[in-house]
Amino acid sequence: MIETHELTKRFKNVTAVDGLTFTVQPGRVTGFLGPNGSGKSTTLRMILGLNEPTHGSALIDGRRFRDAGTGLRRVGVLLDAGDVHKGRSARTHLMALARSNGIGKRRVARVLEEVGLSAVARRRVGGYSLGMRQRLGIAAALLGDPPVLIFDEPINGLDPEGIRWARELFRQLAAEGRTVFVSSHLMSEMEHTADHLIVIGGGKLLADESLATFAGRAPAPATVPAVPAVAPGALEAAFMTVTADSAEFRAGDRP
Ligand SMILES: Nc1ncnc2c1ncn2[C@@H]1O[C@H](COP(=O)(O)OP(=O)(O)OP(=O)(O)O)[C@@H](O)[C@H]1O
Repeated sequence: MIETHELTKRFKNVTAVDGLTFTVQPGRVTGFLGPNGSGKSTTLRMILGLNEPTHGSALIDGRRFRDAGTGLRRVGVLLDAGDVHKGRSARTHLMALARSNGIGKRRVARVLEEVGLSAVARRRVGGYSLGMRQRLGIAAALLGDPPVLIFDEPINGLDPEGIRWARELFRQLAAEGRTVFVSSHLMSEMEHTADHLIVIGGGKLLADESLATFAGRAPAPATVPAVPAVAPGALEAAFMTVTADSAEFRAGDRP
């Protein structure tokens, strides 16, 4: 569980996060939404002890992140997929993380397989596409098999197969009883992934409710010329069929 209480961050004259109090419950996917610049990354950075709150607190399973010690076994994080030494291979990167967290080699092979990077695991990360780096970031988050997972904009750069895989992964992780907190500025993405939403704007809490309740706030549809109707998911399914033999990365099964 993640709990924030009156969490606030001021940078000189900018109040990036303004008195946020919310709880992220285990067993469901919680989407963290807000427009660009609304304070999502700053909130996540405070939860992870990377920014010191000006006021208030953030706890993960009752403790401050910094006070926990057990690292990747406690919380899995994808914050910035670019934050990897470009000269290292994915395998070397994960091996180093595993070693410093007391995690065995076999787990590295397992998560590489799960995110679909086994075949390119020995290539330098510098040559990876953004989507491949996102997959590597997700692999790092899964490495310690943690009860709490935090993903900041995990869908960025993923292809449709990757997006579908990531959605299913988040839902499975939640079904396993884990706390799954996923930030995005794309409402449409959360529609397929989240059970619950925390929505912020200008650093303030705007909504903390189920997806269904939030959807009920929609005004009556505007009268704009309609695009010809396409069944839900049909475009994505068509894309997957057409590209079935040409996709380079396909995720493996979750054990
Ligand atoms: N280190 C910093 N110094 C000064 N201002 C900052 C700093 N970090 C963030 N801000 C400001 O705080 C506000 C919130 O930024 P933040 O990156 O948390 O938003 P965000 O919701 O994650 O945005 P995005 O969706 O664009 O990633 C913005 O006005 C930003 O300019």
